[in-house]
Amino acid sequence: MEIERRIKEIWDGIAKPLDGLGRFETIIARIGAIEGDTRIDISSKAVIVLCADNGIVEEGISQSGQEVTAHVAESMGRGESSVCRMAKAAGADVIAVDIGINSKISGEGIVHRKIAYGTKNFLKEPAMTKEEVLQAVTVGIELVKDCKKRGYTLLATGEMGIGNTTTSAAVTAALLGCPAKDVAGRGAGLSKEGLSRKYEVINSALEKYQFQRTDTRSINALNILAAVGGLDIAGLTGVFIGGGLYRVPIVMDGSISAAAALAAQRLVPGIKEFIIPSHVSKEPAAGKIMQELGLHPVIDGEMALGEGTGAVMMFSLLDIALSVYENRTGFQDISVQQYVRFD
Ligand SMILES: O=C(O)c1ccc[n+]([C@@H]2O[C@H](COP(=O)([O-])O)[C@@H](O)[C@H]2O)c1
Ligand SMILES: Cc1cc2nc[nH]c2cc1C
Repeated sequence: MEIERRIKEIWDGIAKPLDGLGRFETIIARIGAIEGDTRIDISSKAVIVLCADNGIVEEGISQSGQEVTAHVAESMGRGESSVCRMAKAAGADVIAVDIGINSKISGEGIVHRKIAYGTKNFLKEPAMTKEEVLQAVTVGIELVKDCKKRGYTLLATGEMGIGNTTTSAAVTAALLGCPAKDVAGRGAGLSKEGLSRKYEVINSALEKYQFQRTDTRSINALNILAAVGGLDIAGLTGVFIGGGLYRVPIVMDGSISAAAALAAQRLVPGIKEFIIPSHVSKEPAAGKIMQELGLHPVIDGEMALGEGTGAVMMFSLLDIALSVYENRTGFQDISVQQYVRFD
C-alpha cells in the first residue's frame, strides 16, 4: 500500500491532469506494489497458454471438433497462431503448454505437461478426478516459478481448447450461483440452436452436481473444477496462485482465464490483488466475473479469441503508459505549479 501511494505521488508530479492516465496509473502502481519497488520492471514478458481438450465437446456445444485444439496448439508451437503474431509485435514470448490435449503433440515449441488425454464428458461423469485438478493447479504454480527463475517480470494467461467456453461458463455459473444464460455465449462462433444446447448442457450439469445453490461460497472450488472444469482452467487457477506466491503480476485474458481467476480467489482469498485485468471478453461470463472480483479491464473490444490475445494487447498498453512514468516530465520542467488534489 505504501509503495502504491508513493507511485501515485510520482504520477501526480508528472505534468498532466491529475489521474490523467486513469486506471493505467492505478495499474502501474499495483504492479509496483507486487514487485515491491517504485521502479517498475515489465521489461521481460511472456504469455502462458495452456492447451487442453474437453470431453463435453461430444454434446455438440462447439462449432469445432476436438482435433482443432491440437492443430492450433501445434501452430502456436511454430509461432504462427494469433497470439504469436501479437506477442511478436508486443515484444513478448509465448509459452505454449500441452496440459491435456487428447492426442500426442509433436513438434518444437511446446512445453509438455500433459496430465490426461482430455477430460471426461461432464454430463456423464465428473470431468476430472480431484487428483488431476490438484496436478493441474500444481503445473500452473510451477510454470510461474520457472518463469520467475528465467527472469520474466510480467506474465499473462492464455488458453486453447475447443469447448472451453462451456466448461468455463459452467465453472462460473457454479461459483456465482447463476443460470447458464447469464454466463454462456457463442464461444468460437456457435449457432443459435447450438447456444440453446449449450445452456441445456450447463444447466443439467449444475443440477447433476447440485451446484444450483445460493450459498455457492460453501462449495469448494476444487470440487467445481473437478466436476465441470477443464485441465486448462485448473492450470490457470494455479498460474494465478503462483503470481501471488512468487510476486509476479499476472495479466488476465478473457472469459476462460477469468473463470480460473475467480476459482483462485475462492481458494486463496486476496489473490485477486496480484491480477491485472486486460479486456472484457464478449462471453457474458467475463463481465460478471469482473464485477464479482472488483476488477476494471481497460479494453472493451468484444474480443472472443482466447490464446491470451487480449492480455498481450494489454502488454503494449502498459509499456506505453510506463514510458510516461519512467521518463517523467515534471510540472517544474515546464514552469507550471503542480496541481492540487481536492479530495
Ligand atoms: O477468451 C475468451 O473469452 C474466448 C471467447 C470465445 C472463444 N475463445 C476461444 O475459442 C475456443 C473455445 O470456443 P468453443 O466455442 O469451442 O467453446 C477456445 O480455444 C478459446 O480460446 C475464447
Ligand atoms: C482456428 C481457431 C483458433 C483458436 N484460437 C483459440 N481458439 C480458437 C478456435 C479456433 C477454431
